[in-house]
This record gives sequence, structure tokens and C-alpha cells, in this order.
Amino acid sequence: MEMKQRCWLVAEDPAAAEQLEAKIDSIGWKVRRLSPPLFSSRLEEDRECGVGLVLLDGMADARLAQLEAMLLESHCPWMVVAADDAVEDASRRQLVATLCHAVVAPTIDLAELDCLMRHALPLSLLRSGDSRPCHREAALSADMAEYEMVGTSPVMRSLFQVIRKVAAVEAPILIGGESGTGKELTAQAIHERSPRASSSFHAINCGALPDHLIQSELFGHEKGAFTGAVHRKIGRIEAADGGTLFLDEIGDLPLELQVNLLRFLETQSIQRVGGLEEIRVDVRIIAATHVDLEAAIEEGRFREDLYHRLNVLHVRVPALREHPDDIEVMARYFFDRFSGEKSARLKGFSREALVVMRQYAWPGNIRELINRIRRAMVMCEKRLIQPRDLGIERRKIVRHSMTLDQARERAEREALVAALERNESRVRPAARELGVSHVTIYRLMEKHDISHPGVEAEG
Ligand SMILES: Nc1ncnc2c1ncn2[C@@H]1O[C@H](COP(=O)(O)OP(=O)(O)OP(=O)(O)O)[C@@H](O)[C@H]1O
Repeated sequence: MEMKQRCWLVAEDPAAAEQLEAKIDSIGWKVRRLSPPLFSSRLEEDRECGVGLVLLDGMADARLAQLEAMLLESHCPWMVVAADDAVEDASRRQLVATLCHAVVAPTIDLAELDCLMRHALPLSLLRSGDSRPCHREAALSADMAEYEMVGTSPVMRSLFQVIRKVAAVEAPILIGGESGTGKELTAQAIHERSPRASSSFHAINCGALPDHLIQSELFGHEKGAFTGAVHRKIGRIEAADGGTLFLDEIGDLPLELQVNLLRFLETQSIQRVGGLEEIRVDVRIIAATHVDLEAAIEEGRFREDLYHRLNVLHVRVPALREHPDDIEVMARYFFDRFSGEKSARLKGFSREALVVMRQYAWPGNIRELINRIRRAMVMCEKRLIQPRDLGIERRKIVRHSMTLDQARERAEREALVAALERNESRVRPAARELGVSHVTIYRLMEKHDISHPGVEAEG
């Protein structure tokens, strides 16, 4: 038997409510009636209701303040059932215009009403701080809860799949991707899924430390090893014993330290600066880079042997512009996350803001998205965030717009990822679906840097 969808029905007049309830029930909805007094806490009585109806005809003026407070707290989209003249009064008009999703006449065709209500349902999930689009599978929401990584597009789903796979093995990992795409978050997610999860995760940014400090920071030093070394210091590698060490901006590691790191990866032991003792340390290294390390090798800035040692497993984190379908979901997620900093009046994003966010190229990726949303939440003086609050002007969008070639590349990548995902990463069925040979699929996977489910082993 099919489960009935549930909806709220708010009405002042019990007889009118009963009549409307019978009609809505006849089109397959289970009605939860709310009769005055209307307190927001009553919305807790049934969290399954995904949409609400308000019968405005016959509602007393004195009730409007209660109704407004309740609608403000509610995550549901609300529809007003009212005759034309019921919304002529200015305060009623204001309430309906700002807090309701639709206005329908009491004489509306029931099939039409059913259709409107069903279409409004997904809004309640989007607004509830639960950034899951309602029709995604449960597995996906579990992914997000696990890593606090938001994303439901094929590329992000494929990233979640890779994270799970590489977490289970012990080898070093190299994470590639532009700045602000979520490389550190990915490393953390891998750690949390790995057998080392109960031990610590240490992160160090190789680009942020002066050259003369990095060595003792990573490997530690003995007392008296150099001027100023008044105590023995345990380095980050040793401190991470049993856990995971995340080395961000690995391309910035000075060449002489690259040798030491390589030695550690080969022997699993370190020597503190000024010490002779070989200390065995059990640490999993995850490195990340936003620069092309192969180019750095060509230029003599990065050791090829270290590159192969680190790049045993490779994970690529996509740029935000490669998964524009996630932008709205992420925007709402961050809006909810920072909602403590906003004015009570601010309710969300205008349609125009959502459109420009989708078109913008996001050179700073998710970090930029977060910063622009936080700023907009402070700057916005209206109920809904506008493009100018985000500081995204049309001009910028045009400048970053794609060429036809870029658009083709993107579409090709997206089609490939989606087909592999639909076929559980099996290449031959994906090839059949896309009407190409399996050799072409392998070529395209290499071209677009898409990991094979087995995760490519190098070095
Ligand atoms: N999928 C995601 N869902 C939610 N938040 C995310 C996601 N990816 C990244 N973030 C957030 O975006 C910000 C930037 O992410 P992170 O620091 O992991 O990026 P990065 O690639 O390591 O950046 P950099 O290259 O500059 O070191 C962080 O606040 C992170 O929590």
C-alpha cells in the first residue's frame, strides 16, 4: 500500500476546515489539522508534513500575528487558500506575499491543487537545514553525514566512492585539485574512514613554514642541535605516530627535505635533527598539491622518485565549476551553517542570485563560495540575497564564460562519470551505453583524470 503524503491544514473555522480536509484527503493526502491558537512549537507535532495549507477566509485579524510567527519558523512551503478579496487588506497581502508559496482559490480544481502541493514538497527538505535534495538515495546522504562533505552530482559521488576505496588501503595518497576545492577535507574524510580513524589526523602546510623551520617541524630536533634548540622537540611525523599526516602544498617542500621525506617513506623511520637514533614511526602520509607536480619535476623543483612514492594512489578533487549542480545545495548548506550570524529577516537566496552563482566560474572554488555567502548574509538588507550582496556582477560572469570547446570537454567528462557511476564503474557496460569502445573509455578516463575503481597504482 502506498504511503500517504502529509500536509498541514490551518483554519479558524472548524466547518470550513472539515470540508477542505475531506477534499484534500480524497486526492491522497493525510491531513494534520492545526486549529488556533497557532504556536510554532505545534509544528513539532508532525515532522513528516512537507507542505501546508492556510485557509485565510474567515481568519480573524487578531490571529495574523500568530500565523506569521508560525510560518516564519516553518520549513514547509505554505499555500494560501483564499477568495480574491481575502488578500486585499494590506497586512494580509504582505503576509501572503512574503511567507507563502502560492495562493489558490477555494474553487481550485483538486488535481491542480494536488500537483501544486507535490511540486512544493521538495522545498521543505531544502529549507530544513538538511541539504539533501529529497529524491536522492539514502546512501548519498550517508556520505555527506560521514564526511561533512556536501555534493550530490555524479563527480562528487564518484569522489565519495574513491574516498571509500583508498581509505581501506595503507598506501600513500596524492590529492590533486585547485585551491579551495576541498583537498584537506578529502584527506580528513579518508582518515576518518581508514583503520587509523581512532588515532589523530595532523595537517601541515609545507608552503606556510619558512625553509629553516620545516625540517625540525617535520622531523623534530634534539636538545642543542642548533642555536636556540634548548629542548628536545618531537616533530610532526613522530607526533602523528599511529595516525595520518596530511602534507598540504607538497610542491613547496624544499628539495633537501624532499630527500628526507623520501627516506622516511622508504624506511618508515626518522632521525631527529642533531640525533643519530633511528626512530620507527607508523604514519600514513597523504599529500596534496594545487600545482602540476609533473611540470615541477621537469623544471627540477620536485624529485621524481618522491613523486612516484607519494602518488601510489591518486585522488582528484574537482573544481566547483565542474559540478555546478552542487552549487545550490552547497549554498543552502552554508547558509544554514552560518545562520547564527544573519538577521532574522533574511530567508535565503533570490532566484537571480542562484542563477548568477551557477554561471560564475568560482576561481577560488568552495572556499570562495563560503566567503561570498558569509559576506552576503551580513550585507543583505532584503529578505533574500541578491547578486550584488554576493559581489558577483554579470561582467565577471561574461569574462569567465566558457568557450564551446570547454563546454564540450565538460559535457564529455560529465557523461563519462555518470555512465561509469550508473554501471558501478564497469567499463564495458559504460562503453556500450555511450556507444563507444572500451578502449575509448580508458582513453577518456586518462584524459579527464578519472580514477578507475581499482584506483590506479603507480610507482
Ligand atoms: N564538499 C564540500 N562540502 C562542504 N564543504 C566543503 C566541501 N569541500 C570543501 N569544503 C570547505 O571548503 C573550504 C576549503 O576546503 P579545503 O581547505 O579542504 O580546500 P583545499 O583544496 O585543501 O584548499 P587549499 O588548496 O587552499 O589548501 C573548507 O572550509 C572546507 O570545509
